[in-house]
Order: sequence, then structure tokens, then C-alpha cells
Amino acid sequence: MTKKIAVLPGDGIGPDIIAEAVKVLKKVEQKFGTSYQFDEYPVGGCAIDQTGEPLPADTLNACLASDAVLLGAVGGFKWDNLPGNKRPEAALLGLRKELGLYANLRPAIVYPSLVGASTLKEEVVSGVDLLVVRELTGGIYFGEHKRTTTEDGTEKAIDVLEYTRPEIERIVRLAFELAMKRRKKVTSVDKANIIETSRLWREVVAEVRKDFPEVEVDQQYVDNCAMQLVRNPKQFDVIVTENMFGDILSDEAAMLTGSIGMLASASIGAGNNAMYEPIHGSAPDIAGMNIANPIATILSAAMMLRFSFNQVKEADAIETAVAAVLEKGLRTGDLAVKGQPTLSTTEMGAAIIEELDRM
Ligand SMILES: NC(=O)C1=CN([C@@H]2O[C@H](COP(=O)(O)OP(=O)(O)OC[C@H]3O[C@@H](n4cnc5c(N)ncnc54)[C@H](O)[C@@H]3O)[C@@H](O)[C@H]2O)C=CC1
Ligand SMILES: CC(C)CC(=O)C(=O)O
Ligand SMILES: [Mg+2]
Repeated sequence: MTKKIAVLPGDGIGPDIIAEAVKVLKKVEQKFGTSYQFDEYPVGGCAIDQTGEPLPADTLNACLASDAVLLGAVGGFKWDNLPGNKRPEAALLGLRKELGLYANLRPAIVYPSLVGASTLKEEVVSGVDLLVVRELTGGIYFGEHKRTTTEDGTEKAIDVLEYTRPEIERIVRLAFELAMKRRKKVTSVDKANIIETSRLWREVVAEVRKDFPEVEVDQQYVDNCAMQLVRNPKQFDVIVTENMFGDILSDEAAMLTGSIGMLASASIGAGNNAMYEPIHGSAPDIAGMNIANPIATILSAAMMLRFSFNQVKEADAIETAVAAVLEKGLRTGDLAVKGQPTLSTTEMGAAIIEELDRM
């Protein structure tokens, strides 16, 4: 049956990397006889320019009616001075909330051929295979944000960080379930020495872990975890954490793999809705230059096939093709070491498609 994919290229490098992912999916259709319907909708800054809204109702409704959403990235200098709820980034929060996508899975896997691409020593990063499970619809990103003044007229800003017990429990439980299919270790990351939501988080972890006696549990404060990620990343299997900590730690984890342009993600929830997107942003500094790494988006498309469509061999094929081009030494600029030739965005996409063709 044809799978309906809502394609949201967004801003900056978004359209370029999405174009390559869509070409890869078209090759998968050809090779494996699967069928996808690609329907493109505006989101973020380009949607503001077209309709005045970062998340137009037509875009949201199409995403709700789709089998999966494939998103590039949103944001850019042009829209940076808009009020918070009118910025391109508000579209992402809206999509996550409206689609009920409370879990964001961000795997950081170091490809053997890329150990030299990391800014860290080879012996530190070689063999890293970790999964950040980030809470995605709660926490400070979704709390009240406001400006006010104190009694003496001093300007003040407030951002509210809230979590309910059920919000924490469902993400922590998912992390344990995922760990059971991996190396059976969960590192829960919080700031329970200071903040109350983290103390509630720890209580929930203490409860949930009773249902998973085989899983080893480590609890780290977020500042320590940030340090441990570069000191000894191989200690991690599944990292579970709240929204903002997960956002920050996953960008850090990306650099273990060589580039933020390598990290794919799946955002899932209780229902059938799901969204797939690279973890990076719209990279306005390299937009329009045809040099962005499309691999994170192509791997996000593979996650879509695996998780939303249960097309496992097709997802495997994409991942194998990516590994093969890297093995051959093909690199976009973000991955290349000094003296290595580099491929453009479209050349990297074409190399992956060529590899798929050869299978
Ligand atoms: N999911 C999304 O749509 C996200 C959007 N943003 C937005 O993106 C804009 C830029 O934010 P930044 O903080 O600069 O983060 P960013 O992730 O867009 O870029 C950070 C750095 O990484 C590089 N980079 C990112 N993706 C790359 C790729 N595929 N290939 C090669 N290099 C890559 C960029 O050139 C830049 O130097 C902002 O408007 C921000 O709000 C930021 C993060 C996530
Ligand atoms: C709303 C986004 C810009 C937050 C972010 O950086 C992300 O989801 O990775
Ligand atoms: Mg981020």
C-alpha cells in the first residue's frame, strides 16, 4: 500500500537535504517495489513568508493525515526578531505537541570509517553506539515564557519548567524498553541536586526500574554527563533525559560521530503519528551553497521506513549504502579531514543512490 509522506523541507539547508532524502526514497521504491506518495508543505520561515504563520493549518492537517512526516529544518536570521510564538521554531514545537510526539530518539553511532573524522581521539570514539531518548513535548520549551518587570521597574524574563509524573513515566518506560533490545543499560540524566522536576524524575526512574531488573541504571547530573560524553562515551547505551538537556547533549553526542550532519532522529508518540528529521538546524551559514551533509536526513528517512512502515530490509539497505560510501572515503566538507576531497550535497546523495543501485 502507498505510504503518504508529508514532506516539510523548511528553511536554510532544509530543501537541499530533503531533496536528497526524497531521491533516495524514490530509488528504494524502484529497487524494492514499495510505494510512497510525497506531498510537500511549507513550514517555518518559508511558511511565515507565504501565509504569515510558521505552522499553517493546511500543513498541520496534512501531517496529521499522513503516515509519517519527513522534515528538513526551520529557522534563519530573517525571522530571528519575531516574537517567540511567531518564530519558525514555534512550528516544530507545534508539530511535536499536536502530533503527540513525546519521544525523540537520537542514535549516535560512530561509523568505523569515520573514527578519524571526530575531533576527539580515535580510541575515545571508536565503537560508540548510544541512543539519546529525549522527552519532546514537555519541560521548559513548553512552559510559559514571558517578560515582566519587578516592583522597582527592572526588566525580567520568566520561563517555566514543568513536568507531570505521567509525562516522565512514559518516556522513562520507553527508554527501559529500548534498552532491553540493546545493551541493557540506562543512564538517566537530570539536575536533581537543584531542580524539583529532576527530583520527581529520579523518583519515577526508581519506580520504573523495578519492572526492568535486568537493566543496569546509572543516574548522572547533566553537567557531569556533558563531561562524561567526551571523557568516556562508550559507557553509554541509552541516555534518557528531559527536553532541553536532551537537545543539548545530543548535539554534543553528534560530534563523537564526526559531524552533526550525521545524526538522524525519530519523534514518536502513543499513536501512529511520527516525524523524522535530522537533529541539526537550518545551518544558515552554509545555506544555498550545496555543501550541507544530507546523511542525517537520509538516515532519518531510513528510520521512517523501519519504525513507521516496518520496511526493515529497505531501511537496512539505506544504512548499508551510507556505510559503503563512507567506507570508500567519500566525504562532505563537515566530515573531511585536511587534504581530503569533498563532495557536494547532491554528489553525496548521488553516491548513496549509486550504492543502492549496485545492491
Ligand atoms: N530542527 C530544527 O529545525 C532546528 C532548527 N534550528 C534553527 O536553525 C538555525 C541555525 O541554528 P544553529 O544553532 O546554527 O544550529 P545548526 O544545527 O543549524 O548549525 C550549527 C553548525 O553546524 C553546521 N551544520 C548543521 N547541519 C549541517 C549539515 N547537515 N552539514 C554540514 N554542516 C552542518 C552549521 O553549518 C553550523 O555551523 C536557527 O534558526 C535555529 O533556531 C536549530 C536546531 C534545530
Ligand atoms: C525547537 C528547536 C529549534 C529545538 C532544537 O534545537 C531541536 O529540537 O533539536
Ligand atoms: Mg537542537
